[in-house]
Amino acid sequence: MAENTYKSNTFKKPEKEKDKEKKSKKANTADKKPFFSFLQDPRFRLAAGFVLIVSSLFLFASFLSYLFTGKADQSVIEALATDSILEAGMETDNWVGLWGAIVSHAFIFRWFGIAAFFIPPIIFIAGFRMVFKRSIASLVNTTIFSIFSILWLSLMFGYITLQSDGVSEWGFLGGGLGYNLALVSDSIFGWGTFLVLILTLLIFIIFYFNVTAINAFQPKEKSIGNAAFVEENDIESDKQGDDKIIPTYTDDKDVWVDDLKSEEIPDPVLVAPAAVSSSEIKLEIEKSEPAKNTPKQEPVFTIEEQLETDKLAEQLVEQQGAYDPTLELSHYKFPPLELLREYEVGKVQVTQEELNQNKDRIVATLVNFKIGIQSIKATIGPTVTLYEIVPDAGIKISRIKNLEDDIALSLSALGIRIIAPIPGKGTIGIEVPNKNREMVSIRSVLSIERFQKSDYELPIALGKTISNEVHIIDLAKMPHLLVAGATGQGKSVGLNVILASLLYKRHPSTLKFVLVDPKKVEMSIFSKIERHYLAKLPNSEEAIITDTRKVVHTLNSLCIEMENRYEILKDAGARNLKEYNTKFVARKLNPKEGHRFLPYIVLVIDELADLMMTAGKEVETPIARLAQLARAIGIHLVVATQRPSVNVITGVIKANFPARLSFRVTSKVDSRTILDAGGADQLVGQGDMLLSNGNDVIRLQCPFVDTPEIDKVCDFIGSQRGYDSAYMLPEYEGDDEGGASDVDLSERDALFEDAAKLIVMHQQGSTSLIQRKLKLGYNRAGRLIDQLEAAGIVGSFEGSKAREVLIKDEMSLEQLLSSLREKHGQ
Ligand SMILES: Nc1ncnc2c1ncn2[C@@H]1O[C@H](COP(=O)(O)OP(=O)(O)OP(=O)(O)O)[C@@H](O)[C@H]1O
Repeated sequence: MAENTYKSNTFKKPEKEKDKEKKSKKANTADKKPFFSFLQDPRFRLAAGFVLIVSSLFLFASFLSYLFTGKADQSVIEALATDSILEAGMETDNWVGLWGAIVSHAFIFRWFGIAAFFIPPIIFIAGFRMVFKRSIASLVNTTIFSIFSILWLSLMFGYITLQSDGVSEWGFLGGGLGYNLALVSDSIFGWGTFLVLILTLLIFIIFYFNVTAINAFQPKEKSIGNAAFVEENDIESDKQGDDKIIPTYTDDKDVWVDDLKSEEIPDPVLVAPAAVSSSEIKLEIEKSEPAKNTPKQEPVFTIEEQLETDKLAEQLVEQQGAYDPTLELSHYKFPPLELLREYEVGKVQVTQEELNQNKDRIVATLVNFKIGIQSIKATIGPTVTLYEIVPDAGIKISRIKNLEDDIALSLSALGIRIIAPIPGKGTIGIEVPNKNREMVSIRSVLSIERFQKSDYELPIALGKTISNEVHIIDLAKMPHLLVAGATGQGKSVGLNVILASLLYKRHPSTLKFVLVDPKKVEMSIFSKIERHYLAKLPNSEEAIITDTRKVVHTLNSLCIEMENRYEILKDAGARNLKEYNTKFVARKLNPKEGHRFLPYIVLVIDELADLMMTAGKEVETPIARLAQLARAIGIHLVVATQRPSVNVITGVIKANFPARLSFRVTSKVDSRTILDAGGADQLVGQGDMLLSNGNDVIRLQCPFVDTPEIDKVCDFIGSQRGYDSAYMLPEYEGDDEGGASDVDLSERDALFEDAAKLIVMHQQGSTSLIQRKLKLGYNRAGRLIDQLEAAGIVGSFEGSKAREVLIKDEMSLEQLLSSLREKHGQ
């Protein structure tokens, strides 16, 4: 079975060979492991690192000292064989004693000459890396550079010394090695040694600095010597380009996979195209073939980065830490809870007497209808008390349900709701409103630990349940919320609670709101946080959208944003926003390829009914599209309406909003429209609400938050440093503006003049007026109004308002009509 499953088209090695390989691999690892395992010991690495750092400093000091004390110490060292160490030590002038004198004598005089100064940096870099796990320069590049410099400089100084007739006063510059090399070279090449020196230097520059062409005579293009720097500048300018979108990238700490290369160029001497560790250098060599085909400007880089992205990202995260989206507003402070009011009368005020009275009345009513009960239990909630009863065996539940009105009558209370049976319990619940209800303050729900520590993506403390527990929902999982409620029942307060909850939990970099407020005044308070939390259309002044036309544009723009986001998520191989952002934070996605940290977008529409009346399908279609598709890419909708009728909450909208919240509505039909169940008509108002999430319906008391409290929170946020502007949504080119200008007035409707007279007579530019008076269908009336606009009789579309009539009297109209007739030859 297993064999079949793994069959593939790839070449299969014979079993024997595989076995052999396995065995030899095993043997290798078995051999190596115990011997080298101490190298992995972090304590060993730390200690070794310190040894290397100190040694490098020691070497450097001794070399430096040699320049001044070398000559004096030479005799001491030569006499070492005869003198005692103590004596020699006393006579040594080297700053780091006899040992310094010996070492510097060996390195400089005997071996490498002045070029020995290249050795301490290599040791220092290696030590620093082991101790601090950070690289200040590429070890491999520095080593290659140093070895070449040592050999080259030794030979050069050695040859100069040789030419200046033997070991001169400056003979130590080339060292013993340099002198001997020069001897050999002189015997082979003669004075041609200078040419050899120049040639080797050129070859080294070409390979080391990755020079591919000399274009010194084309001043506009990049010059070879600066290849690495130019690349760096490019990266810099790219960075600035990106900054326009997400300015956070300007931060010094903010380094990406590409930038690593520029980071790795610490000083002009060690300019290197890339590499952090020796393993990457190997890769560069292996991949040198395909690199030939890549464009000049980014030769080896691209290929290496494709193969190594993950590895480099890991290294980057190790070195720089994960990407922090909050960095640009790192000083941002969340609003304190103290800004919210604490209500004194917060405690439940249901007396024992009230409880007993209600219990007796319920029992009496049920007994009157011959329904016996085994037990009754009360749970006191903030707004209602739940009486749970266990009826005698054999009692039909529907009988109790039918008694709703009778129980309400006997308790002389409104808003009795019977839940039969309570889901998950074998009981029947009767909710009776409390005489004195508890004021649930927003402060009391936001301050609980469960909310403060909640790890939900978009946590909202929606209200208190009947058992006084704070009900926290995750909007990201809902994934959209439809809110309904008759006027004055607490919808606006509810929306403010939703917004405040999110403001208290999410940093401005991770969340943006699109606020649609056709009522024009409800949400204006949030304009203060525009540069922190709001998103808007480019070229629009107000971030809070009040105009119907703009709503249509914004919704369509959100659809474009949704499509864009899907594209980049696909590109990143992420299935949802959370996954994508996790990858981005781990620096696995390159901003230069269009990746950026994506904040959640919450679209809040305060009054859908108004929009549906004025723009109908134009808003319904994008809302339905967003509701259907936007959940994965972090766009969530909260749509509220006063009128939960079927022409507002259409089937399409309803089908895509599984989570629905209903404040009190006026009729059972409305309740059914919004919740697919009755009950919302029996609520008691003032934030009493039902939350339906699929099958379950929970009764909640919405917390109360007053406008001054929201004002204070917005003031607090608004007074802090924000982004340069609101979050920009993609541009949407609406086709509505072109509507009138596309109209061909030579093909005017037969009723054009009648319609024009009608409009001017009534001074009211409305399509429905034409529809009614001329008994036309909507489409023809719409075409007529477009023609009237093109003729300059009525103004442009203004959302819910009627169009302005530009011709004020019939005389002017007659003139205009006759000129039209003349112009178009009719
Ligand atoms: N959660 C609540 N707790 C206590 N009182 C509340 C609560 N919510 C609302 N109220 C009371 O109800 C009043 C009306 O609330 P709100 O303005 O939210 O109604 P609305 O449904 O938005 O009305 P409209 O649709 O006309 O704007 C508030 O001024 C407040 O006194």
